[in-house]
Amino acid sequence: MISSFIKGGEWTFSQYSQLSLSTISVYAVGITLIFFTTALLMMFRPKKVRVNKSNGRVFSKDDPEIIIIGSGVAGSAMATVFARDGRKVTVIERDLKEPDRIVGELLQPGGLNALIKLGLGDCVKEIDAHKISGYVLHSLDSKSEVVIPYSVCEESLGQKLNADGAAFHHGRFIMALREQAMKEPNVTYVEGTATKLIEENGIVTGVQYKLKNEEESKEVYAPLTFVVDGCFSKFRKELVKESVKVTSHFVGLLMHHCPQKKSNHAEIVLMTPSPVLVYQISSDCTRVLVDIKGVLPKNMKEYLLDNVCPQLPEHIQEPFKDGVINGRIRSMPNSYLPPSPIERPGVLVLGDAYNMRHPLTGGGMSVCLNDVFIWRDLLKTIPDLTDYESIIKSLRVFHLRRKNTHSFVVNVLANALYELFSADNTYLVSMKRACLEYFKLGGECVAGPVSLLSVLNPKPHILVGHFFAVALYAVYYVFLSEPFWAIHRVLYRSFMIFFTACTILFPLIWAETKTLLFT
Ligand SMILES: Cc1cc2nc3c(=O)[nH]c(=O)nc-3n(C[C@H](O)[C@H](O)[C@H](O)COP(=O)(O)OP(=O)(O)OC[C@H]3O[C@@H](n4cnc5c(N)ncnc54)[C@H](O)[C@@H]3O)c2cc1C
Repeated sequence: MISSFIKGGEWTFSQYSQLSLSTISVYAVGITLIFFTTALLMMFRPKKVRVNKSNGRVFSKDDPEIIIIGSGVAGSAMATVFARDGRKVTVIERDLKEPDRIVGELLQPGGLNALIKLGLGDCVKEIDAHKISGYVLHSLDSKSEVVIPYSVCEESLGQKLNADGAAFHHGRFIMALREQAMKEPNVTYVEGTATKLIEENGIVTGVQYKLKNEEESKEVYAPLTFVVDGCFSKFRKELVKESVKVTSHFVGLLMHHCPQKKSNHAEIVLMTPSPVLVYQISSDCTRVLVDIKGVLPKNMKEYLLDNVCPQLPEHIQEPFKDGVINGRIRSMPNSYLPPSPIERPGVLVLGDAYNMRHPLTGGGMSVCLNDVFIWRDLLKTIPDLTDYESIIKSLRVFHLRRKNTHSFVVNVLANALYELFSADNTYLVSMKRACLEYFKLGGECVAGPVSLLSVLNPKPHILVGHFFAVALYAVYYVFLSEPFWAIHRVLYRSFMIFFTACTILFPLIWAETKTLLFT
């Protein structure tokens, strides 16, 4: 195994010449410039948004206090908890039928804990959800696998955290969340499509919408509107500065009666060119998500049967073939949208409309639910929601709190791990192999990374530490792979591995932290 690792990382003169001195200098100058610009921006930060309360509209007693656009994961959870806190809420959802999608089916333990803290734990109880206790990571290169069980770290033991996650049919979960919201007497549901944010004197005061199957536009007014209309958000463009980048696609299908390598464990198959995810979502259904970079193949069935199936572990191959031939194949874009500051009085954006990461680590719903938890806490201290200054102040607290408690780690981990697992250059391939070997070391080398993946202990410094530890481990293998006299090659390859690690991690860290500098 080690020899194959060494062969894979073989060094050639042409690679040596790939790095010109100018490239290094450009990066060095770039990093220095970023530091100086950041310092300058901190010194000359723009004046904060000032809102004169008297500018705003006078709301009537019949108006809701909060309008929520979209009743998916975030919107439905939000409607229930705000209503339970005594707010009058109107939810506008374009389709109240059970959604049938290939997204949001694995809830990490950190997301499940947030759901329980929001008082919505029952939503996963009667939907034939499947308990998830960890992952099995399959490597095709070394024909080996590593079991990565979830565990609650010592630091979190006192908090009585639940250490398991749950997988389910997305539609059933959404319907359970909506049912909870509809039970609340001060929640009004409107089945219709939000078409426009109504703005008066620079403040968003309401929403224009069309009822389902009707052409006439209607209006509803409230001091605060939450835009949570998901990954294809209509309103994002006018509210969020960052733009969405599609990294790849997940092609999804269902397998029936598929055996598991280890019961209650999701599986990640590290295949070429990019990974495949497999997890059971009910007593007889297992979801498989195949990552495809670039343009989707024209004949998808043929691609899945000829290119993907032979690379899958044996126990999955037959159910996979059956799923491809007899089932429905669907695809979804895997998007990246870093968080950005939004300071528009009267409106807040949350969920996928605000922030997205690669779904490889199944972290999206955990981010949504933890964000809802923070906003619930913050809004409790603002009785009058026309107090826009207080809401904008809370928004800054929100950015900081979410970064420290979950979003930084979920976002950076998902994208960094995806880069690693879909490695397409020598140095990344070395890191990918080292990553698997690192997990095989066990102990903290598994417990640390899994505490991030599960969102049970999502501390930024743990993420950065383990990422560079993997890079260091890759360097260790470089030392093993080269003869003593080839020290120049060892140094070059080691440098390139660290350099590649930095080019992955630093832009992601910057994308997460700049929100704090500009708010
Ligand atoms: C392929 C894929 C797989 C994923 N797998 C996982 C996973 O396993 N685990 C995980 O945690 N996350 C996963 N995610 C991410 C997760 O699905 C999202 O983070 C989560 O669903 C976001 O919730 P949301 O409430 O923001 O949006 P959504 O749940 O998408 O809800 C948006 C709602 O808004 C409604 N809406 C949209 N426009 C309007 C309008 N104009 N008017 C009224 N209503 C409107 C929609 O009908 C919908 O009900 C995955 C994502 C992808 C792409």
